[in-house]
Amino acid sequence: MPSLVSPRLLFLVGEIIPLKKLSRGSSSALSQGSVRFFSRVDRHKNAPLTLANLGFNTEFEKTTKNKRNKLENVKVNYPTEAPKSREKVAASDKSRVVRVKKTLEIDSAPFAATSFSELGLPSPLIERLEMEGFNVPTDVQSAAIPTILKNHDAVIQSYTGSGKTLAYVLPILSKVGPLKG
Ligand SMILES: Nc1ncnc2c1ncn2[C@@H]1O[C@H](COP(=O)(O)OP(=O)(O)OP(=O)(O)O)[C@@H](O)[C@H]1O
Repeated sequence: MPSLVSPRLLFLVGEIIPLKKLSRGSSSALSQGSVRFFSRVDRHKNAPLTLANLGFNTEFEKTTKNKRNKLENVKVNYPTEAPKSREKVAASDKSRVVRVKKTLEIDSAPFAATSFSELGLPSPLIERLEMEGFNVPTDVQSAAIPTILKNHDAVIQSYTGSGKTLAYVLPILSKVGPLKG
């Protein structure tokens, strides 16, 4: 038997040629596992040729069971208190809380103010508006002006002719120019 023959081929002829009759080189090429493999085949001679009967499955199951047992024995200690680092994050996250409060202020903005003075505009600007005949703000102005005056970003969307221009210009004029407060 040539020594370069593969272990699988040796298995096929193993029932005919006993191991001791193999050349020295061939038998030394067999690992310990291969020898055990032959002995298992002898034990289950009448059994069907399955991986389990050849011993592979049994070893696999043992390994799996061991692993499962190890996992079952692991005690998981769930933390009962939040880690201190998380507390720090919560403490440093005050800006988010403030933002939420501001959002609530937006929600409570008047949508039907009866005068521009209700919106927090400076009095020089209100006087000039009244001089021009603008006494009552429109709905979009009532909602947008106080929001922008609180330094929120705003996207103004309303139908044409609803007064969007003054809605964003008046807060600007309350900060810059001769009519600012
Ligand atoms: N509070 C107000 N009271 C009376 N008139 C107003 C008031 N606000 C705006 N107007 C007048 O209503 C008209 C329409 O206003 P404005 O052009 O700002 O509307 P708009 O929503 O910007 O329209 P568009 O979508 O066409 O730009 C203008 O003539 C403006 O002077």
